[in-house]
Amino acid sequence: MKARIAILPGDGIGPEVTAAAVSVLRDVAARGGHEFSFSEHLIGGCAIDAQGDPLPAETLIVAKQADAVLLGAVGGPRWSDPKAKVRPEQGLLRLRAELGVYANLRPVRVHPRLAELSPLKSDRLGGVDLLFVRELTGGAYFGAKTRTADTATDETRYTTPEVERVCRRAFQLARSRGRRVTSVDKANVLETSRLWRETAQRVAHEFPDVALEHQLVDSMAMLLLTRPAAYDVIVTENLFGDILTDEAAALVGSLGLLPSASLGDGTSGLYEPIHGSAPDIAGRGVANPIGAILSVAMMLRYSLDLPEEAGRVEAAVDRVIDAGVLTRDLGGEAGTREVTAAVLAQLAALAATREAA
Ligand SMILES: NC(=O)C1=CN([C@@H]2O[C@H](COP(=O)(O)OP(=O)(O)OC[C@H]3O[C@@H](n4cnc5c(N)ncnc54)[C@H](O)[C@@H]3O)[C@@H](O)[C@H]2O)C=CC1
Ligand SMILES: CC(C)CC(=O)C(=O)O
Ligand SMILES: [Mg+2]
Repeated sequence: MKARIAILPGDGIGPEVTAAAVSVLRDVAARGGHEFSFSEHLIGGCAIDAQGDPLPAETLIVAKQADAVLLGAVGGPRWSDPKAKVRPEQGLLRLRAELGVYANLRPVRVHPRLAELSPLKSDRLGGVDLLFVRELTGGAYFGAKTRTADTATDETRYTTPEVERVCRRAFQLARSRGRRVTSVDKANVLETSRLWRETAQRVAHEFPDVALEHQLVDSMAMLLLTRPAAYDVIVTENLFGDILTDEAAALVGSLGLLPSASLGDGTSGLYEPIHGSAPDIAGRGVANPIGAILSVAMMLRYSLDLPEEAGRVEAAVDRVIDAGVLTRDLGGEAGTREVTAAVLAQLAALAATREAA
C-alpha cells in the first residue's frame, strides 16, 4: 500500500523518539512491499524560533493532506516564560482541533517483566489492560481564557454532540474488548460533567451489549492504582483524561512506554507518545522510544489498515522488554538507539520465523 506520513518531531526528545519510530515504519514498509513517503515539518517551540508560529501554515496543510501524522512532543523551558504571548503547546492544541481528532486512544498494558517497577504489588497488576478514550478537542484546554492582574479563568465547555461522538467511539471500541465502559466525570459538582453523564447514559442505550458504569474522577484516581484490573474502557473529558493517563503510566513502569492514537471522522489520524518533551533528558540519547514506536503500531492499525504489521511491531516490543533491553527510566542501561535496534532485530526475527513456516 502507499501512504503519505507527515512527521512532526517537535522539541526536546521529540526528534529522538520520532526518528526511532520512523525507522520501524521504514522496516515495515520494506518487508511488506509498502510505499510509505515521509516528510518532516516544524511544530512547537522550534517552529516559534524559526517562524514565530507554533503551527506554521505549511505544517497544517501537509498534516491535513497526509494519511497519518506522527508527532514527537512540544514545549520546554526555553518557551515557558509566563509572559510569553505564544507557546509551543498552542501549536499542538490547534493541530488537534484542525484535524478534528476528538478521540484520543491511550492503551495501558502492563508487561509482566516490568511489574516490579509499579508502585503496586505485582499480584494486583495481572490482567491490567486498559483503554482510555480521552476527549481531545473540547473542555478547559479549548475554552475562553481571561486574565487580569489577579484573576484568571479557563472556561470548560462541552456540547451534547461533542460528548456523544467520543462516548460512541468508546462503546464501539469496547465491543472488540471486554464490553465494559467506565465513564469518568465530576457530576457531583460540575455542570459539564452532568451533561457528560446524561449523554453517556443515553449513548449506552445504543449499545445494550456493553455495560456502562459511572465513576467520579477523584475516586477514579485512587481506584486506578488500587483496582486497575477491574476496568476495561475508560472514557472521560480532556483534562481528566490527560491527568489520569499520566497516572496510569506509573502502572506500566514509565511514561516513556505509552502510545496514543487521536482519531476523528475521516480525517488524518494523529499519533504521538503520551509523554512530553522531557527537557531533563533531551539530547542525551537516553529517551525511551517505545511510546513512539507503539504509536506507529497504532498508526498501522487505525490509519493504514495494516493490523498484522501493527501486531508484529507490538510483539517485537514485547520481546525486547522480555530480553531486558531497557532504557534508564526502566532501570536499564540501553540508549534510544540500542532499544530501537533491538526492536528492528526482533522484527527481522519474526519475519524469519514466518518465512520458515
Ligand atoms: N504531547 C506533548 O507534546 C506534551 C508536551 N508536554 C510539554 O513537555 C514539557 C515537559 O513537561 P513535563 O511535565 O516534564 O513532562 P514530560 O512528559 O516531558 O516528562 C515527565 C518525566 O518523564 C520522563 N520522560 C518522559 N518521556 C520519557 C521517555 N520517552 N523516556 C524516558 N523518560 C521520559 C521525563 O524525563 C520527566 O522526568 C513541557 O513544556 C510540557 O508542556 C507535556 C506533555 C505532553
Ligand atoms: C497540550 C498538551 C501539552 C497536553 C498534554 O499533556 C497531553 O495531551 O498529554
Ligand atoms: Mg499529558
